[in-house]
Amino acid sequence: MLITIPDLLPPDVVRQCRAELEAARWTDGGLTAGHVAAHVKSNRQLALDDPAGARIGALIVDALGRNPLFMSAALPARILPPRFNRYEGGEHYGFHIDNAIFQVPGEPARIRSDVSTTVFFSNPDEYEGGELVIQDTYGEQRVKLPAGHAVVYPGTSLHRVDPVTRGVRYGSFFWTQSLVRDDGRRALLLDQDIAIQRLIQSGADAEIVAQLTGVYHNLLRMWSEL
Ligand SMILES: O=C(O)CCC(=O)C(=O)O
Ligand SMILES: [Fe+2]
Repeated sequence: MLITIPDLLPPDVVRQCRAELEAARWTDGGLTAGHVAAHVKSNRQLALDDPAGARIGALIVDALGRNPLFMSAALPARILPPRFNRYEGGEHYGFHIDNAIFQVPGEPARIRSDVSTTVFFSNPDEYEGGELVIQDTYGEQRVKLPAGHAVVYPGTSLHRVDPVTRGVRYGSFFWTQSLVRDDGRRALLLDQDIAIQRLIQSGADAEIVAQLTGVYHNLLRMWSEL
């Protein structure tokens, strides 16, 4: 399931983050790629301990926690601290699948990358190319969103970033371990949650809403891992 989250960050926050990203120290992104991905990766990234990245990352994680669509779609158990990249002058990231397990920096814990997210920090008219192309069951989805918007997609999917041939594409990318590992089950739970919200808005009988809400929680109880 591929979900777009509009306005995750408001324009004033995006402007402040952009200024910090433009002034930050960027390093070769190939250095953090796995053996296979290193061959197809050409971009730049912030160091994992960069203070600007840590500040903006905390803003992102905070905004995710207050976003009902992200919470309902990703059902997060743990979010890896957000990372940051930039592409320009033909830089790109060829087709790959992300690592399944990531070490949480500075902690013994590891997370499973059930859900991938990109938050855009450049507007589409600022650069040419740079689409995030995600293969799903319906074919290729080409994603290029306004700054402050995010896309959430299954960690299991093959994806790439097309070459940026004009301007600069700034973004944040990170992984979430979900309470529900399987993307199909998460999609069913999201559908049911949205349907229940719509029933409530339409003034439906409270007993029916309670019954369906009970089904939601019982499915979550059956499928969740803590
Ligand atoms: O830049 C992006 O939107 C995605 C980056 C990516 O796929 C990765 O770093 O694994
Ligand atoms: Fe990736």
